[in-house]
Amino acid sequence: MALTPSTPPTPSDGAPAPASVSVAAPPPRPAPAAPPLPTQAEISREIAARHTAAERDRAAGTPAPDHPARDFTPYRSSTARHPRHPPVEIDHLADPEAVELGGPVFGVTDVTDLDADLTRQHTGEPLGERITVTGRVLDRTGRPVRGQLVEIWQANAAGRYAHRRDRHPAPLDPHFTGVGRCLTDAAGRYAFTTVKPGAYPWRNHHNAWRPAHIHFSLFGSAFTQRLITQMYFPGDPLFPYDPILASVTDPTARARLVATYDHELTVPERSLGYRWDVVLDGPSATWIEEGR
Ligand SMILES: O=C(O)c1ccc(O)c(O)c1
Repeated sequence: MALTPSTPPTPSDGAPAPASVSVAAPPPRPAPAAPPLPTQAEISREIAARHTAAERDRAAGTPAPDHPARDFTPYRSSTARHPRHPPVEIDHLADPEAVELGGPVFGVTDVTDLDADLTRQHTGEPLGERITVTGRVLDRTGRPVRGQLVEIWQANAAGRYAHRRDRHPAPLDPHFTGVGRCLTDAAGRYAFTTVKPGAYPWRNHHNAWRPAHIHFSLFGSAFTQRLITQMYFPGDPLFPYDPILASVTDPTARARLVATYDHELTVPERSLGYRWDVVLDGPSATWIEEGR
């Protein structure tokens, strides 16, 4: 009969042998409960307080500097996502490679007409309300900004982005990517054909929904000049609830982010027309969220 050792055998060098008994893994620890999301009422109270303070500063002639505050707490992630150090000055002469930051990185021949028609980028047509969005890119004196690369991205008509990180359980549209670009013409005009994006939920707070919007990027003439903003649709009932739009604390500047429905732009039997100008600078500037 084989002898069963009461202790595990030791290797010849005398070191203890690794335990041969398998030890049951401890039960997985439950994930810590996520803190409850703030309620809409809490977020709306914070927004109202920020708007009241901004109104007071405007009345006192000391308005906050241009563009949304980086720490607009009702837009919760805004507080964690911006640089905390002042920008680093780059001396172009001392660093020859830095000069590349000032050079254009695309050529006009890269952009084709198809890029501006988001309804024709696949074999079939996307679902949704077809729209034309057009307007001008202007400088602070109202002069057109020509040859400007304008890029857009947006959710589909059901409120879903064709992006792997979008988890909203609304249908993807196999005929819609939601990305477009064009160059402004001699009058500073851009134009896109697309479908009206749907509203979608995001987890900023309980029952948070973004109003329908299209993201815009204006490239400038160099990578370091890029400006990013969002265009909204008139009459959206979600405006009062949205902390991203509310981060623009001046109501007139907020209104400038909303396109105008224009029946002259509406194409019979085809698409509804919206007009939206982008002003790069000055007192009527379109507020931007990035690029400062
Ligand atoms: O910053 C964000 O988290 C965020 C979420 C949803 C949006 O529609 C958006 O434009 C930004």
